[in-house]
Amino acid sequence: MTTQRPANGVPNGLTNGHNGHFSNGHNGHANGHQNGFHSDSDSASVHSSDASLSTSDDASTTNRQASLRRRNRKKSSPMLPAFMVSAPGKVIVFGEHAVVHGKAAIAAAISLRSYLLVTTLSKSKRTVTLTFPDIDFNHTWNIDELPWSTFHHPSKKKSYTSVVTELDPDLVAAIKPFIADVSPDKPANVRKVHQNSAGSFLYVFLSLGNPSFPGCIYTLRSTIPIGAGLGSSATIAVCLSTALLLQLRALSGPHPDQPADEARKQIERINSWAYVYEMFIHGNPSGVDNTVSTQGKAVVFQRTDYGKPPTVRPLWDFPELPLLLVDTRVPKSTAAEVAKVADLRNRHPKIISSLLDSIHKVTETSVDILTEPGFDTRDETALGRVGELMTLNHGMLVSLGVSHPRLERVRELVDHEGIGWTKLTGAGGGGCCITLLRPGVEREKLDKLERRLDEEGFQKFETTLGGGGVGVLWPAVLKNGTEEDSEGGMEIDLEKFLHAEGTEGVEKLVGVHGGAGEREGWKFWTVESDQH
Ligand SMILES: Nc1ncnc2c1ncn2[C@@H]1O[C@H](COP(=O)(O)OP(=O)(O)O)[C@@H](O)[C@H]1O
Ligand SMILES: C[C@@](O)(CCOP(=O)(O)O)CC(=O)O
Repeated sequence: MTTQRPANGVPNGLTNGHNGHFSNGHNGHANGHQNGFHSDSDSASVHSSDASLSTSDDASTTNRQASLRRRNRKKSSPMLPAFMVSAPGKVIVFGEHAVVHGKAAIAAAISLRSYLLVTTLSKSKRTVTLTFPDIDFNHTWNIDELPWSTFHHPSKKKSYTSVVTELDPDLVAAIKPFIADVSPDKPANVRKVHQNSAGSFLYVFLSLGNPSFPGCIYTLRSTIPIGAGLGSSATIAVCLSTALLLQLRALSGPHPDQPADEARKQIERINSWAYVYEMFIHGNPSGVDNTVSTQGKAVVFQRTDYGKPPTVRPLWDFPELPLLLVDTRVPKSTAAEVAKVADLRNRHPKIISSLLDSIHKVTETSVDILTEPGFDTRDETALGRVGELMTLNHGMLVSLGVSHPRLERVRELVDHEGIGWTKLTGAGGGGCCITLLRPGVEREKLDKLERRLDEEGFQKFETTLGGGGVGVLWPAVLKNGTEEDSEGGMEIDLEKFLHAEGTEGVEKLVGVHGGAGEREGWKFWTVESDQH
């Protein structure tokens, strides 16, 4: 990834807001209504037995003609068109691990994202396939053979409005035989990851779906490093939950005129099913990752009672923090790091409880500072207060045993040059750290640090903080500067998506941000109300 330098001269590892673009509806075309995307007889609509989709309410003649051509093309097909869902990764700025134990955390969406392409099969094909090339995973099930009767038993049946706060052991047992034959030739550790992916999908698919669900292929590619503390698993959970709810017509929107409270309901629905997905992958997630990935922007998150929904306070005006995001490239397991802290707490309940309380106080204090009217990121004193809190938070995470020598190495390099304040982000044990850059730090020092990080095998990520949450591209058609643009855009099919080269290729082909800022086509639930 290239290094961009913003006007203030600091390397732009990560700042907030630039790509933040919850749709305000001006580009909005996907015209949803109460039960999902509905047709608009005056627009380019695709009718099928399962759903009817409005792709455009644009009045421009060119677009209309192009849309009509597309409609005619689609009319020959009885299936839904392919569509896409995308969800952002996140950084936890304060409070990881403590958040699992009921304390507050601040997290912000980043511009690295996962992209899911949903391809519906013809009616005669009764299979569902997961294709996750990033982790070399591919598996197909016959829909008619899945254990619907167990999931649909009156004592077990859930509706899409249900709030599930724990996994049902009987249902987990029912899907076990269906994940047993996943990736038989892979090494045990890889197989475990694949079985986890398969299990989490099946649990949500069977909870939400029904035996007449259309056959389809879910293909996922991501620009987020996997297992690096940037919430990659939550993005998969959010993408798949959104896709299933859309296919079931259990979501309205996103569409331009949707009131914020209605949009929030949709976001909550997605988030609560994404949490179920995360529970399967991680066992005991706090839910902060899926929450910020769904709603985007930045949030203060706290879950004091696991039987109830968390409290989520959006921070709409999260400041543009000059941050550097560095990946140690040391893989870690969130579940293992979370379990480590739980074990330590069991052995030293009083000490660890007071440490977790201290992290909570650090988070609360930083919320106060970051939301102070007039907080200015160019003011060294103000930024220094946040920096100090980051140093404190990191020290506490070290005490909890979740740092790693490579994370400490980044901190050492940054401290040596007096460049800023560093803390690990996410589960730790490897993964990423964030450095808050001191205002006015000399260019030379920054260059030296970057060279050093590079030489020592660290990877610097460029992203922005506080961007949009889950987005939908329906149908999967985008303007990509190709000849097809004059016909309304390029259809993103399975082949193109699979063959996009690396994360840059994915970003270029389907990226929410495209090459230059916001990209027409992607729609977002506008959860931010005017009066905040
Ligand atoms: N691009 C991807 N494709 C498929 N599965 C993924 C992808 N990224 C993440 N995952 C899933 O998420 C898991 C990593 O989650 P986790 O350990 O929480 O790391 P992170 O800190 O990135 O969230 C992977 O083992 C895999 O199951
Ligand atoms: C450690 C924790 O607070 C954050 C984990 O984040 P990640 O999976 O490393 O992206 C766990 C959680 O909140 O569920």
